[in-house]
Amino acid sequence: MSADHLAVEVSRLTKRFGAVTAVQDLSFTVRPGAVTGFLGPNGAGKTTTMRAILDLVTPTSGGATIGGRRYRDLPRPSATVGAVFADSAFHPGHTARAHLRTYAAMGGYPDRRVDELLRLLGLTEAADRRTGGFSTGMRQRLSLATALLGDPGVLLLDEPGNGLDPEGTAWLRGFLRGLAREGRTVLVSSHLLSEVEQLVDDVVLIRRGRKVTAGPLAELVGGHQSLEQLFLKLTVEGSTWSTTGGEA
Ligand SMILES: Nc1ncnc2c1ncn2[C@@H]1O[C@H](COP(=O)(O)OP(=O)(O)OP(=O)(O)O)[C@@H](O)[C@H]1O
Repeated sequence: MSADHLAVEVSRLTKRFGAVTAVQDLSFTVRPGAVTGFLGPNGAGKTTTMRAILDLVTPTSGGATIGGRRYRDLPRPSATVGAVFADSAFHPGHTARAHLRTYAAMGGYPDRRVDELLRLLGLTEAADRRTGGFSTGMRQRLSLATALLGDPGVLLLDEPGNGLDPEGTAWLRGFLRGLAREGRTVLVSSHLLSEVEQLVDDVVLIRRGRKVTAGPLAELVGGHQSLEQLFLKLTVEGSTWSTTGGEA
């Protein structure tokens, strides 16, 4: 793979949609070789931040870089960053193989890469079935295969655990850990704190568009029973600050 060991750097990012401030002065770094959980309640600003990293929304101020470059300045974006969003859609009448071949052709990747990914994601047997009949877990695998076509060093996954059964969750955990071990930078968003606790090395916790805390999971959880408990503690404190700090 391109194993470029690229860090993602979000720097003083603010994004407003009219009167709604989705992200407010947010900064954090995602290191290579680890799975980082990007966590916060519904509406905290996770998807907006990931879309800003990928230049899919224009920041109001601040921005993000991947290996020191903005997404738009990357020479080969799909070979550098792969992304999966919760609303990824496939043509229901296309087979998994046809779907991947279409994306491979667009990115200039050979058909043998499609076969490799079908194998890697455990989709070889389902390769010639129409995606319209796929389970949530199979759709998730196909989304990951699509994101990995260019063998990117960075993966941005928005709520990849959504709708997965325990077996699917365990598989995803192993798969993402493997990608991180290869030196890739893996950022995974979730609003389910308990679900990701087993999955991530580092966490970035946000709420109402602002950072609550960030760092290695083990260090942060420390004396607390769980990540959820830590989050509750910090946000109760945070709501006290919000009355003086002007947080929305
Ligand atoms: N295109 C948009 N226009 C207006 N408001 C938006 C838009 N996109 C996001 N928002 C608002 O910005 C805030 C943050 O949304 P975002 O989707 O980034 O949160 P999230 O943390 O990903 O939430 P979830 O866990 O529910 O996916 C929300 O209040 C949302 O309603």
